[in-house]
Amino acid sequence: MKVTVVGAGAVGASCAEYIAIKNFASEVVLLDIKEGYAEGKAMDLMQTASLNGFDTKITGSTNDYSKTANSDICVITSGIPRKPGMTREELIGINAGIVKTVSSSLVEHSPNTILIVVSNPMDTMTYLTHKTTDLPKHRIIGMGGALDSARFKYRLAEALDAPISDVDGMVIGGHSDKGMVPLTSHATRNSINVSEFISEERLNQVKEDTKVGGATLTKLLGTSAWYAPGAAVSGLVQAIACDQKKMFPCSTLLDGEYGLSDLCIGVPVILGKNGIEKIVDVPLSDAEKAHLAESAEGVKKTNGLLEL
Ligand SMILES: NC(=O)c1ccc[n+]([C@@H]2O[C@H](COP(=O)([O-])OP(=O)(O)OC[C@H]3O[C@@H](n4cnc5c(N)ncnc54)[C@H](O)[C@@H]3O)[C@@H](O)[C@H]2O)c1
Ligand SMILES: O=C(O)C[C@H](O)C(=O)O
Repeated sequence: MKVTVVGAGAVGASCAEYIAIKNFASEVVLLDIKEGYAEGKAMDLMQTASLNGFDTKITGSTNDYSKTANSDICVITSGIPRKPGMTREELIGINAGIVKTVSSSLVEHSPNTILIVVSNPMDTMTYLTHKTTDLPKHRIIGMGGALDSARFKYRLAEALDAPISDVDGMVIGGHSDKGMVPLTSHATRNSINVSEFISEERLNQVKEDTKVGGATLTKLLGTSAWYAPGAAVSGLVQAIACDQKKMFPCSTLLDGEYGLSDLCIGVPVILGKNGIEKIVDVPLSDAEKAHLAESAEGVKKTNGLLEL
């Protein structure tokens, strides 16, 4: 199993580290445009192998796509992150050009690959990847919902004063400050709906804190987060590599599902060796349906800024 990660910055390196530590891939290639950077990150990570007990071989490359040839899975993290006060959508001007070039180069060298798009604004970059490459829709996956759901569970556990392993929940919709739709109607503690344990007001606070999860960290860190994003990507990569048939909310091209078409947005999917093997239709409350429709309008507005 060969995995390429483009962008050896904060998220790319974290993602490579988690993939290696989980020890399911034979090879991870890190590629970056900055001279020597990916090689340096790869060497540093390889020097953790004996300490962390993994055998995955990590190599680095400065923009040489021949090193990525025949990758089973490619992850795109290249692009600029936001600074405090910015929205993800403001990154489109620079990141669209980067994602376009990177996705074409990856597919040229790995025509059978599955692509995971991370660069922001992620839903629009996933849509752009469809427009740029000829890959079938089940082989292009946007990562956002897996991260947002992890943050939702963190906030739920905090509000319930419960261990995180007791809670479950999922966030669908656009990966943006306003577009995320935390599914409170399905959130549980040990199969009991969380509304049995906390007030509607507290649950609304959980929802709002989840939606601005990325912005909160960006304000604290001065740049956007990387540990949870890297771990979330590694979860998707593992589900595909190990054919786990796990359910994650991922950004995928919709064609009528959830009443939406011609956009990529987060919905629950089953991930296995073929990439997105199924889009799962879950019942939503009226408020969640309205919020998802509003979120889709936001994503379409951002897609409209693309020069296609
Ligand atoms: N979807 C998500 O949930 C999620 C989560 C976190 C970050 N992000 C996004 O991921 C992106 C990366 O974030 P980061 O914190 O790792 O940024 P970073 O600046 O630390 O790393 C980005 C790397 O991309 C490289 N790069 C730029 N242009 C390139 C090109 N053409 N080819 C190859 N490499 C190139 C840079 O040299 C840099 O090393 C940002 O757009 C950020 O908003 C998305
Ligand atoms: O918040 C960001 O800009 C980065 C990423 O999308 C995140 O949610 O951490």
